[in-house]
Amino acid sequence: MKIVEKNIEKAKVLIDSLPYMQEFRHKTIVIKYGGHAMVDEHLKKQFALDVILLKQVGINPIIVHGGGPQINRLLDRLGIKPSYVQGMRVTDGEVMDVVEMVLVGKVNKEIVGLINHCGGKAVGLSGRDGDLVCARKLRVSSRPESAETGVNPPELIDLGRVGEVTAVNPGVLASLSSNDFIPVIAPVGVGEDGRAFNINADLVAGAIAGELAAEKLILLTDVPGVNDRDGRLITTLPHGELEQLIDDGTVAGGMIPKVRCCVDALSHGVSKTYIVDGRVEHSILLEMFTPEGVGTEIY
Ligand SMILES: Nc1ncnc2c1ncn2[C@@H]1O[C@H](COP(=O)(O)OP(=O)(O)O)[C@@H](O)[C@H]1O
Ligand SMILES: CC(=O)N[C@@H](CCC(=O)OP(=O)(O)O)C(=O)O
Repeated sequence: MKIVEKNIEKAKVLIDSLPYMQEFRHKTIVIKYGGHAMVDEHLKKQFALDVILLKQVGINPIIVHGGGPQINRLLDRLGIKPSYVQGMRVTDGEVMDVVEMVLVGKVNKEIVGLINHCGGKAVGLSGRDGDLVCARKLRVSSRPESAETGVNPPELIDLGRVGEVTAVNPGVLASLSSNDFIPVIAPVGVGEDGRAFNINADLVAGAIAGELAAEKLILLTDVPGVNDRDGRLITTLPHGELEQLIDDGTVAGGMIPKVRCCVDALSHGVSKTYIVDGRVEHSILLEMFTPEGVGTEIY
């Protein structure tokens, strides 16, 4: 293909994106960047460029990141074995210190550094900054072994410093966004006593998206989306079917907080929620600027 023809193709791609750029101009898009999606340097850079492009065309991206595997790597070096209940890390005081060090001190700064290095303007913060994410202790109960016989009724499980969001104070986000900064948020919340809570990053992203009544919530992870029992991708999933999929074990582990936070965000006025494969190059742009989109939409 001649160079002019190639360039005409490129111009067509831009024009195809125009209706989406117009539709989403000035709208808020909350993107959750999961620890498992931070695969290699190339993909991380493509993520940063996607976010910068959104900002450049007048869309307001807000990043909430995870870092579960990164926390586990440091725990491993310290000889501490991670443990999870229903997709949540059991977090005693010592683990809480590690969680905050890794999420706020390392992963957050790496993402901010990368976006800025690629030409964007990112500012990193945790949920403790400006009381952005207020939290209380999360109470989790075991599932009943048998609803029919009533044996082994649910018991409360103590997850330590694991929190759930009680309030989002978005003031700090508004001042950053209005000054053209891209906020990058680590999922550590603040309790009433001023101490830190470890909160699943999906839940923080969902709560922030809900508070801002965002246009979209996009959760980037390491699978193509939500799979059915046979491992096939479900492209659209009504929220009413989710609890059944959790009960029969189709949706398990880290996928549970993801689907729950989508439902929560929808009920708080978010227009659309998606679970998308962050290992696919430019998955954010594919979701935002193509008619087919990618991943699973929960509606
Ligand atoms: N029905 C399902 N479809 C897809 N993934 C699922 C499903 N049920 C459980 N999972 C698991 O959920 C994981 C994603 O959650 P998680 O590991 O917490 O990712 P992240 O770090 O991106 O938040 C997948 O890697 C997969 O192993
Ligand atoms: C309570 C809880 O589980 N918190 C998570 C917070 C980080 C996170 O959610 O990271 P990913 O999105 O990469 O899984 C954790 O400690 O791993």
